[in-house]
Amino acid sequence: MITRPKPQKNRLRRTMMFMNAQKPGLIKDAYIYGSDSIILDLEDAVAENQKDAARFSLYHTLKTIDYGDTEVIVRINGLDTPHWQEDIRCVVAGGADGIRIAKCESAKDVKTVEEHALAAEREFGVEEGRTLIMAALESPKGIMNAYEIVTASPRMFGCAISGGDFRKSMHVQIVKGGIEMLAARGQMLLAARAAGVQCFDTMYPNIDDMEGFKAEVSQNREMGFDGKSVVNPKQIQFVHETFAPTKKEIAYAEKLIRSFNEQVDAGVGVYTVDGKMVDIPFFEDAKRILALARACGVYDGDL
Ligand SMILES: CC(C)(COP(=O)(O)OP(=O)(O)OC[C@H]1O[C@@H](n2cnc3c(N)ncnc32)[C@H](O)[C@@H]1OP(=O)(O)O)[C@@H](O)C(=O)NCCC(=O)NCCSC(=O)C[C@@](O)(CC(=O)O)C(=O)O
Ligand SMILES: [Mg+2]
Repeated sequence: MITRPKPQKNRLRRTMMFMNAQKPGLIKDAYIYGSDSIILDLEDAVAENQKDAARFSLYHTLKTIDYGDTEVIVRINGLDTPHWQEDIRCVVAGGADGIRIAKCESAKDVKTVEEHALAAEREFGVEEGRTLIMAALESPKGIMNAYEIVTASPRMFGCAISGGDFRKSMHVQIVKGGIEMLAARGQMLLAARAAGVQCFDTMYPNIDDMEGFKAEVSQNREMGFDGKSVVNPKQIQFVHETFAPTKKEIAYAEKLIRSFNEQVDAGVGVYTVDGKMVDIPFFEDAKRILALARACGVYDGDL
């Protein structure tokens, strides 16, 4: 029987890879691809008449496969279906790290899932509060309510926009440059940062279009996302490379931090590094960059 370590709210989540919880060929060794998280899906990847079978498969997967450091999240069915309550019992009994609420639209949705997770933790003797929650925002209503959603529970670690359902609701298709989701992505990012939780972009469904995928990932990083949902192992490496600070960013951050400490000791608050003005927020951001670089395995310096 597998017992997983205590889930961490603030861990690295550059990639969260979806897979059908019922497909042994996908789930048996999913950790080998190196995504930071896997999402075992009980929702749209599973046909309606296979929901019980998928749950059965999920439970045995959670109990028998050692995913090691790879985080294990389960996407439960929407709260407007007859499946979600049993999904939550199965997630908690199996000892998954967290729940992804599909099509989350309100703080009430989050609180409902939280209540049922707590009841399941009591039922199965799992530490209370252990099971984390994230919200998938898949509709205009979900985006409009993003802040109340991400602040609804202490278990909440982040939110993700879901392009398939969201574009359907907005009557748009994927557009090169992402203008069709720009406002929604921005609104969700603001809500997540205001709440201090992580924020993830949607999956890119055209798995053979690596050029379009790379353009989207690059934009995700420029916008400030923490990571991205992915649907195929070949999408992982580029996301990890893109979200890791570059050598140039690391070198500049080190230089900034070292010089800032000296300047502060000398009573200086604002000055320039390589021709760029810096003061306290630049110093704090440089520390964030080095911490991210360390977590990504591209920095082992002493700062
Ligand atoms: C697309 C395809 C069928 C292609 O299969 P293919 O076999 O042609 O792929 P290949 O590249 O040939 O695979 C090479 C090797 O990798 C293995 N392999 C492939 N994919 C793997 C994987 N995901 N996990 C582990 N292993 C994997 C494979 O088994 C093989 O292993 P091996 O045979 O040993 O060589 C497959 O990828 C897949 O099923 N993806 C996940 C799809 C899914 O779950 N969708 C639902 C969630 S999204 C949604 O619902 C929308 C959303 O809700 C999203 C939101 O909320 O954000 C919204 O609204 O937007
Ligand atoms: Mg969806």
